[in-house]
Amino acid sequence: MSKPIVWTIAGSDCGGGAGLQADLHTLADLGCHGCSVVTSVTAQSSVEVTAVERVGDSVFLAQLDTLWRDLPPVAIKVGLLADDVQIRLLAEWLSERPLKVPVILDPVLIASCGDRLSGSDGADSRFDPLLPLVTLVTPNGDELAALTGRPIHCAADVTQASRQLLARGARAVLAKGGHFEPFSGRCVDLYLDGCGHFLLDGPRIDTRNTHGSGCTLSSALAAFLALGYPMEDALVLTRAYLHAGLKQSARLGQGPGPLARTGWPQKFEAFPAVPLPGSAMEQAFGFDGPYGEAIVPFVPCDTQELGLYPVVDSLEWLERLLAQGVRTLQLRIKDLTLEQAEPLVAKAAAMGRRCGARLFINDYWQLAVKHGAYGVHLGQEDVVAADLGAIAEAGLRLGLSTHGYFEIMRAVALAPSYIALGHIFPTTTKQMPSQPQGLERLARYHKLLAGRWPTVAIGGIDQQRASSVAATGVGGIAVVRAVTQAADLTRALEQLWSAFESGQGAREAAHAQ
Ligand SMILES: Cc1ncc(COP(=O)(O)OP(=O)(O)O)c(N)n1
Ligand SMILES: Cc1ncsc1CCOP(=O)(O)O
Ligand SMILES: [Mg+2]
Repeated sequence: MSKPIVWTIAGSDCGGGAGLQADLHTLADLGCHGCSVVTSVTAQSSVEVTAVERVGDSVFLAQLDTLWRDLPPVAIKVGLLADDVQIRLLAEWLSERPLKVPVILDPVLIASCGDRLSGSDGADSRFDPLLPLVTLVTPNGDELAALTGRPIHCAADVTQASRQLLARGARAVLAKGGHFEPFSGRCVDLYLDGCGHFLLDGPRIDTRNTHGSGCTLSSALAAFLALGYPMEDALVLTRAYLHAGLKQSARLGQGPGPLARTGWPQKFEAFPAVPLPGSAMEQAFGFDGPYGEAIVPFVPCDTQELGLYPVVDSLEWLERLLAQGVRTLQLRIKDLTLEQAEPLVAKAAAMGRRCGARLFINDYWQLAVKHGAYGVHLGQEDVVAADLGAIAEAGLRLGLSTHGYFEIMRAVALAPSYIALGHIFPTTTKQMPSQPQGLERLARYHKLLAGRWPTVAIGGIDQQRASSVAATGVGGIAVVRAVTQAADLTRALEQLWSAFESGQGAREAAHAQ
């Protein structure tokens, strides 16, 4: 398969630690083809910058036009722009093209001519022409202060300044926490757009070798977007990539060394936490939310491997499946009132107990608690409305739906009993707002969580696909139609069980890591 093309529009760092050299290293490391539009040439090493010279306007535009004709990008990263003329030229060039690709702007504030383009309020307005044209702007604390003319003293200042950039036309802001430490030992980034916000929190890595970290961040983000990840997942992956690169960075010259290029992020420890709305960190940034600090971990499932997991909508189906020996199942009924659902949930819970089965109730968590089901399954929207404390205190297990890296890390913050990963293949059972994840991503998600949380794959899994799903190592396979539309239920279950067994080796390998 051909590699996605990503452009970096940036300055050259002959030392190779920052600028377009850092970008090209990053893009290659993450499986993209990098094209570079040089804005300026800098003479620099790890200890000094001795010269900066902008390229002429015609060669700047010629690079853009030439690439556009033959190598159109899937994503663009913009780094050092030499001056306001270059910023204006790029803004015009972008606005004249039918570009429908993400553009990440790292607002580097060194200008070759040394000028500062401040408005009367002290805000540096040089990037204003670009703000509405880019998908995301990624200032660090110093840049945020300079761009807005507001000193940043605390987390709430970060939120206010980011809002100011939105009001000035930015579509989204990632306020990076690398240069600013309101929480001791932590590095917390704020993402904010017109629809909402989230924080990404991780330990601060104790190293001097941070040369080019902003360049690496923005180019890694462009790469993950080019590879088809939605913004929130791409940001989580980018943080994990930065963490690993900083951890393994090494000095090369006399000054701060560059980040290491460590390939696809895999280690759970590298991934950022997503603080829950209402946590102390969220409050410090000025946001309220439904969760307090004390999330009680949910009772674990009695196994890491939930195995074959049919999801059905009637007591008749539960009865048939229990009679066939199925021991993990879910009652998923829709559109009934609590009163209408109650007798069904009560009977289902009793049937599950009688057979020693893991019977999960979808959505109707109050009834599951009241009637002592084995567990509850909730989606991303359901979880906000549910009383998680009541479910945990009642000793019920909690399964959570996720649809990518961001939701996985948010689910982790809730310490559930298992994490469902979906939808893997296209499904007609439910209208899904997200794209099918596919087997490669499923394998990555499972590897990330293996040994920490039981995993369940769901969506479009049938007898033919079950073996390849099992080969990812995932510990549970949830199915609707593969069971409810089977011509011969006994045979369908045998095929699904045997496919699950075939994944034993992969599961052992994932757990051993
Ligand atoms: C095992 C399992 N995984 C995912 C889902 C989907 O749950 P949710 O996102 O809450 O959507 P609905 O099922 O309520 O439509 C599930 N039910 N089970
Ligand atoms: C409820 C649900 N959540 C994600 S996919 C899905 C439906 C899975 O059904 P099927 O196994 O028939 O594709
Ligand atoms: Mg639900």
